[in-house]
Amino acid sequence: MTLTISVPATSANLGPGFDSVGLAVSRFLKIEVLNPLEKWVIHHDLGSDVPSDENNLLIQTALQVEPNLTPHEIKMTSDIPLARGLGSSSSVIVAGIELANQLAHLALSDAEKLAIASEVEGHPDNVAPAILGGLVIAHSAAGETHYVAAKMPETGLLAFIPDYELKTSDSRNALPDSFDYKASVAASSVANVAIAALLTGDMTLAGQLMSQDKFHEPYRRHLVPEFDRIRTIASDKGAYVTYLSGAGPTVMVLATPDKIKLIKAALETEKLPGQLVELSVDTLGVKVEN
Ligand SMILES: Nc1ncnc2c1ncn2[C@@H]1O[C@H](COP(=O)(O)OP(=O)(O)OP(=O)(O)O)[C@@H](O)[C@H]1O
Ligand SMILES: N[C@@H](CCO)C(=O)O
Repeated sequence: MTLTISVPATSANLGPGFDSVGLAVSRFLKIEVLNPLEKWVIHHDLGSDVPSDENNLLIQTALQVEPNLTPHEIKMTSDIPLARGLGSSSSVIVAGIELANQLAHLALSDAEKLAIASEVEGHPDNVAPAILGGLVIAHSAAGETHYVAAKMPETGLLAFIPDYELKTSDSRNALPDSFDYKASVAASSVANVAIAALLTGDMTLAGQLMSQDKFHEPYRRHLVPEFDRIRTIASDKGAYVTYLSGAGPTVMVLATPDKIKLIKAALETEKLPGQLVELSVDTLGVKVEN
């Protein structure tokens, strides 16, 4: 049987959990490892900007883990849109680590995969749920990584995925270089209660605090002109929260499944430039079939 690796999309930050909190969701990158070849060849339909040889981030990452891998022909498919705030780069980084793990029989633990992935991506919030599934709170600094993998409380998810891209690097350029001491204490107290509420299953309280992010949304919302309108409509219909997914531009709404239907119907009448997609939580993370 063909070696197949699948990795979920991820929605990072969840409001104030900037760079440390993420949720795995139901879109997937899949790679099928075909024949050994002289050189790496990646067959994909993700556009001419995505390399089809060893320069692809998949192979770059795999070779960083194990430089002596035998090149293969690989088929890559993905319904995770690129540069939209749904963890496309993390999905391919996690797939690359798993590719090296499988081809070189490294038997990496989840913690080892997370340490490598955080190093490559620069922060653990997308790569952690991509590896582990579900909701993950993670910290990574100076080569040390700590995480808590948790069950996301019951909620429906509605993503507005704009037609336009927003590269993480550009969205990070909108953030301030420094943050006042008192402001950081206030911002982290919001984050602390939001995470505690998520971990105790209180979506109503979690939503209230997730809506009060002070770390990134105030600096980025102007990059996503649809954000305020979506938040107003979703809030009027009783959503728990509307937040900027990862670095944006995807806007995520969390609400009970019946309210998600109402919110989706209301947003459809707005004719916003993008897709409205109902998602669910992925609880498995990276999967390997052999
Ligand atoms: N399947 C893939 N193969 C190779 N490179 C990819 C693939 N998917 C994404 N990338 C690379 O990652 C870039 C997008 O990464 P970026 O961090 O800007 O956005 P994102 O990961 O989709 O969003 P976010 O990090 O906010 O959730 C693409 O422009 C491309 O260079
Ligand atoms: N935490 C990251 C996620 C995107 O990589 C950010 O918001 O920039």
